[in-house]
Amino acid sequence: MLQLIHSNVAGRVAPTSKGGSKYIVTLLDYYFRYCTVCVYCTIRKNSDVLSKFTEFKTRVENLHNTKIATIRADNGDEYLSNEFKLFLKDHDIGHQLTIPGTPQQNGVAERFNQTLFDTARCMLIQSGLKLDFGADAIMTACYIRNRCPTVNTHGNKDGCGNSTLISRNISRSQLPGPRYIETLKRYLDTRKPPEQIFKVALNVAAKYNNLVKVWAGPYLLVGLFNPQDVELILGSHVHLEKSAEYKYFQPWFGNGLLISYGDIWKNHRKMIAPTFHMNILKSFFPQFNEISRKVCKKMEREKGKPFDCHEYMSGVTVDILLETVMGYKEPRSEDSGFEYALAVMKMCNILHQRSYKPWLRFDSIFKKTQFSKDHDKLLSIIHDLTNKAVDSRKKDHLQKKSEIYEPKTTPTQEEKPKEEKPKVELAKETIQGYNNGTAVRDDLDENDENDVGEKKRLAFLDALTEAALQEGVNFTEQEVRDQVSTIMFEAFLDALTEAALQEGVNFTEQEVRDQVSTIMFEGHDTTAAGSSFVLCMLGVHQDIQTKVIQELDDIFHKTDRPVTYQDTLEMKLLERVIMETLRMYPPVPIIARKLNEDVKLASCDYTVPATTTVVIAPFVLHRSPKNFPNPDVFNPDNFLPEKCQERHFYSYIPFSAGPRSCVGRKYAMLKLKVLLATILRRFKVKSTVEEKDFVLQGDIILKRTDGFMIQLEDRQKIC
Ligand code: HEM
Repeated sequence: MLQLIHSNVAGRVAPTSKGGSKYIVTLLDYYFRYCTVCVYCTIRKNSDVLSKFTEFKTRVENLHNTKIATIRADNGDEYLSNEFKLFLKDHDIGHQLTIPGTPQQNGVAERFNQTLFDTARCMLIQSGLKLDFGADAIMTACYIRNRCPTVNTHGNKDGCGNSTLISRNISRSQLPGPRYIETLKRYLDTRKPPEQIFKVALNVAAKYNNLVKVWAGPYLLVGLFNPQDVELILGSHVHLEKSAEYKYFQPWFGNGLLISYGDIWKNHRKMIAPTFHMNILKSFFPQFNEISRKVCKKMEREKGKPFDCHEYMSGVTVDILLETVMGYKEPRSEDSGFEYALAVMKMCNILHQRSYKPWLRFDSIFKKTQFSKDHDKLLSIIHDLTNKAVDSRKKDHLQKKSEIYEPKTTPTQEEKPKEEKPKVELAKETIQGYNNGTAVRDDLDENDENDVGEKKRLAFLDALTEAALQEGVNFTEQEVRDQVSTIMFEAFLDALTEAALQEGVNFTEQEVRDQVSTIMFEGHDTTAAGSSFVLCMLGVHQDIQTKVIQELDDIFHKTDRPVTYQDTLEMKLLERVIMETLRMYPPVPIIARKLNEDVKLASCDYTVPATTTVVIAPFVLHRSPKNFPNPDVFNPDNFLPEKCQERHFYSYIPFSAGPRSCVGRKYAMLKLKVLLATILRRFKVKSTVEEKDFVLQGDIILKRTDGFMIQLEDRQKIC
């Protein structure tokens, strides 16, 4: 290392950079092919090159604790000046000059300059940025090139110039994957539309067995496809940190549950998980029913013609979230839910592009693009709705607190109800349907089992009844339920608001807003995609739809009564249809974690080094013939209890699994059942597109770019 430095001056570059620079100097280490400096000179003066070389020398020598031995350059004036020669002599550095007219002798630097210019040009053309950004594009190209694997002089294909950034262990681990140059080509071919990128990724995954290594610019990504290996990551309490790509969500989610880490995540998770207690979820049924009926009424106008049901599903899932989890009941325009959902979709598109277009990773470049302006506009639409929900709930909470808490002291032990539903029974009820039928429990199940929420709720319910009796106020059952669901049940937002208002609790007001933004996103876009895919699949598989409708008719006997919690337990086939749809079309197609320690895989003899980004793709895992026979065939019987027992728990993970699994999974399943049952009691669904023609886009949330086209026909009127 530093035995031989290749150098070259290139330019003049037109147009000049914003700072007036016209030339670049490259200084390239022969051993690692690492270009440490890539600068512009203000004017082509010999002293410019010397001063850049001096800076470079001091830095690399300090960094690597060794001396530069030789520099090789062409016969340019800047390398022939007395100043330069004297400097080399003083520092005992050999000076190799190429024979005039033979740039091949300095080919390493000449070729590297060409690579930088080509890469920068591609970036400028693809991003649509003006040529003024040439300097920034060249700097970016150099940054990326430095972090890509290269064939160094020792034939080590995995070797990477930047030994300080990427562990040399990587080369030793010899993980299987496409050739680095192939990856680079794919990675830089960013003109491909997002649905093509998804296809490319699936094709790469299909060629490998248990794992694949892919270089994405500076990052080593390792995709794991074996459930045993997936369990090592998702089931662990060590690898809880999300990968670097999640940082683009920061302005949106702040320290929200999805992206936070360490103690913040741990404390917040402990606080939020109980707010999704099954008993709280049961109290949401009136809203589930009412809003599902409303959307059926709205969809009436689409009867008899093909339409994109995702727009309706997005609107309805936002409305349900606002009125249940957020307890936000203030009047809103009919389309406000859809406007919010649309803003979220556009935002996801921008964030997805940031993850696969390397230049957009840099804030300095991103901020100068149209994407950034759109990003800020969309963020204000999104935050506007979440702020309204938080402010309204806070006001409500304080008001109701002063009305109800004041006349009553904490109930005594004797006031607590004598009979409670056996806790284990309650937990079983919920585990079966939503946990893949196997007995792997997480904190959500523990909450239901230990039922902290219920104890609290009953105490509060006692307090409410007591207060009503004492003051001679007659609460109707509905009024009690309203109070209970808004204040006493401590729905999500209440719990957070209360926490933020109490001193010494770990939530600041900003953190409450962050959590609300997170839940609003995670809670609506996933279920909107899930419900839309279910409608499309039932539209394609008419025979299965007929059976689901029969099941619903057996439960409801063609009456128009609302769906109850008990009904949802009887919707066995609908549940299997939902689970099978989430298998074939998991709304979250990719989960990524940063490894905090080396991981020795269980399925094969490889070790994945610490700091690697591990990519777990439910989409790939769920379509493995090893986990599901005939994986591309829609078969709800894959989720018959006996079939579930046969499989590894981590072979089906639409809601992720382990300590960072989805906190909203039970909520999501209940909401999906009520919504879909209401639609299927009212309409017969047909798909206007065959399943093989679905065009999938797997960015943050799995979507169909061709639209979720279905057609509705009348069944019976229930709303
Ligand atoms: C069909 C619907 C849903 C699916 C498929 C789904 C899937 C997932 C997945 C795969 C994760 C892990 C993501 C990762 O690690 O990158 C996750 C996390 C999360 N989900 Fe869901 N989700 C759904 C519905 C919901 C709902 C309705 C809510 C809330 C109302 C919700 C709230 C969350 C939160 C807060 C996290 C972060 C948990 C943590 O990191 O501790 N999700 N979800």
